[in-house]
Amino acid sequence: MAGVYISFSPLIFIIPLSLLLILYFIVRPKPVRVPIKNRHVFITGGSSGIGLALAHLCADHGADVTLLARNVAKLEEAKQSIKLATGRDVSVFSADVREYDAVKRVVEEAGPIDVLVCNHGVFVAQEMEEEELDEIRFMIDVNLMGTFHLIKAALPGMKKNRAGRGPGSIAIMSSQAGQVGIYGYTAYSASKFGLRGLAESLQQEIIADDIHVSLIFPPDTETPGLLEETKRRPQLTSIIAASSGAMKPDEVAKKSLKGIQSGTFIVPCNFEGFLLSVATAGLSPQRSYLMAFVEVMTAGIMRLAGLFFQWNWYGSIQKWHATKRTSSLAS
Ligand SMILES: NC(=O)C1=CN([C@@H]2O[C@H](COP(=O)(O)OP(=O)(O)OC[C@H]3O[C@@H](n4cnc5c(N)ncnc54)[C@H](OP(=O)(O)O)[C@@H]3O)[C@@H](O)[C@H]2O)C=CC1
Ligand SMILES: CCCCCCCCCCCCCCCC(=O)[C@@H](N)CO
Repeated sequence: MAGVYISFSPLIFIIPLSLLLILYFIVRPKPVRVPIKNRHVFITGGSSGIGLALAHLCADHGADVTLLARNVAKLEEAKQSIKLATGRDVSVFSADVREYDAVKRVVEEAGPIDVLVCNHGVFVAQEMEEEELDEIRFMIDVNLMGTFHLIKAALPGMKKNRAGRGPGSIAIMSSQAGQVGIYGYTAYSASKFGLRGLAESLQQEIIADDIHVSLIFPPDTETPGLLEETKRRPQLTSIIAASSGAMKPDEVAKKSLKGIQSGTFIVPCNFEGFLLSVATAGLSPQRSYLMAFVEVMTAGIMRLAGLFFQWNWYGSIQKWHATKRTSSLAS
């Protein structure tokens, strides 16, 4: 028996090491660094929450920041708070991402973009049966179509702007609800899952232009938007979302910027998000051979962990319906 162990033991090292070596050569796209200092960073939804935190951070890193949102007063407030905190002037533009012509005008006026952050987003959590079609359409229009409008308007300028200026980036704010469907998020999840299809395809189309796509997946984040959402979101949505805790906008902004700078395609924001990203890696591009190694080595166990999460969530749903039934019997 001892002989068997001795003759097989080198395999324990040889197999993973050769896997690492293979992955080192095959991961695509190749690693990249996207600079931020002195570059034009254009952030939609930059007047509130995660976008505002990211705008502060980018200005702090010496970027020329432009913000786009609808409400002029909130934009002005954001401009002043960034000037006060960093001493830098930011340009602000009011437009609705649902209106392509308006978006195009702003993008032309703002000048060529190096880093485009599509962060604007709206979210109302509601069971599909209770939700009006108009509200469903609203989320798809703003979150998904709005992002198409923005990229379509900005891409020609971004491509032209590359020569001699180094790599560019298109970052898209998804959500952990864009990696796994969650009770109450049929419309929102559909819009965010849609962004993943957009991003995976787009990366193949623009890699030759030296533009790199990052998809960011935050958990619940303490923003004005979340405060509004929680006023009416179903209890089960909150229970299931709580599996991933909550973050501060500043923390999400830091993770986002790191992801953008390293050209990372899938950008998780917390530990649960890291697990979720490995469990839902699918066929997404991976630049890091170490992350690719983790994905390959842990695929089976991550599926198991995911099944445990589903077991727990379906347990909560069952319990919730049971208590609803007993309380309606009692009344
Ligand atoms: N907070 C959270 O729990 C999480 C948020 N996210 C995502 O992060 C992003 C930002 O969220 P958060 O910071 O919470 O949101 P907030 O509601 O705090 O801010 C949203 C921003 O988007 C702008 N915006 C909304 N609709 C439009 C529109 N039609 N045209 C142009 N701008 C628009 C808003 O400005 P104005 O209203 O003036 O237009 C505001 O600047 C969203 O994409 C969201 O889905 C992802 C995971 C968790
Ligand atoms: C191996 C598997 C690990 C799994 C961990 C899973 C945890 C998933 C929790 C999903 C939370 C979704 C929050 C959406 C927040 C959001 O977008 C809204 N607040 C609207 O802004």
